[in-house]
Amino acid sequence: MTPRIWAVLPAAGRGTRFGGEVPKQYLEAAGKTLIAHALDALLSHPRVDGAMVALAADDLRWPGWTSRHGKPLLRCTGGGERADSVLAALRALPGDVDEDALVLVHDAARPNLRAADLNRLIDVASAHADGAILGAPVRDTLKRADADARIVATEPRSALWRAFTPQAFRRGALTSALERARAEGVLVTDEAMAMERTGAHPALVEGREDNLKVTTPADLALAEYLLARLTE
Ligand SMILES: Nc1ccn([C@@H]2O[C@H](COP(=O)(O)OP(=O)(O)OP(=O)(O)O)[C@@H](O)[C@H]2O)c(=O)n1
Ligand SMILES: C[C@](O)(CO)[C@H](O)COP(=O)(O)O
Repeated sequence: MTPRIWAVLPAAGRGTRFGGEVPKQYLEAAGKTLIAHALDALLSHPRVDGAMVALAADDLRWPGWTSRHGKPLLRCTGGGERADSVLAALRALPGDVDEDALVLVHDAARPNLRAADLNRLIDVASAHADGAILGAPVRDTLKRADADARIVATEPRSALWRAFTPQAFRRGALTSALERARAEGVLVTDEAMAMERTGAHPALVEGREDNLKVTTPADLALAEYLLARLTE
């Protein structure tokens, strides 16, 4: 039987680097909120069965959706860090989403996920026991800076990639890896980091560099441009 695939969206952040009153995942670009773009990209995929969204406890912006694209759209309360929100969502998944189900963890702040990238990620992650993430090779020269923003070194970049989302792993393995990192007091900034700590070697799937995470207002302007003009 083909393992089920569920999306997990951490959406409990406050957007402090963005500023403003409204958490950035509820800001609009090209006529839809960032979280709606992210949900539509995932739930419109024929192999994705449903989505679990981790929200802030006092989130007044969530429109209360319970389904989208004819699929279940569930919610839970996130945590203080992104990793806590992801773990809460994994724990809140329905009981029939078993340990071998593939979970696609995707930032609600990344509105520009394209179907071709999602397809390739699902194909690779379904075949690779250690899972897979979308990313792109670093294409700029990287500098190491001192406390005064003075260059102290140029870092070798040939083997470096930028990690994007979705990040795709088996539910059981990812839940255990995140619980282990938390128990050991290690703050992981993505799911792959937690898996790497267990000895896993997730695959990197090269994706479009415009799968940007909206972090600052300039990112929102770029997202607006991309979402309003690009086709698949
Ligand atoms: N405790 C947290 C922190 C972040 N996120 C989510 O993780 C994604 C990526 O995080 P980031 O871009 O850092 O969002 P914020 O934490 O809101 O931004 P900032 O760090 O500027 O406050 C976002 O969809 C955000 O909502 C979350 O679910 N729970
Ligand atoms: C998960 C992530 O988007 C991969 O690049 C990134 O680590 C999130 O970082 P943030 O500081 O929580 O936005």
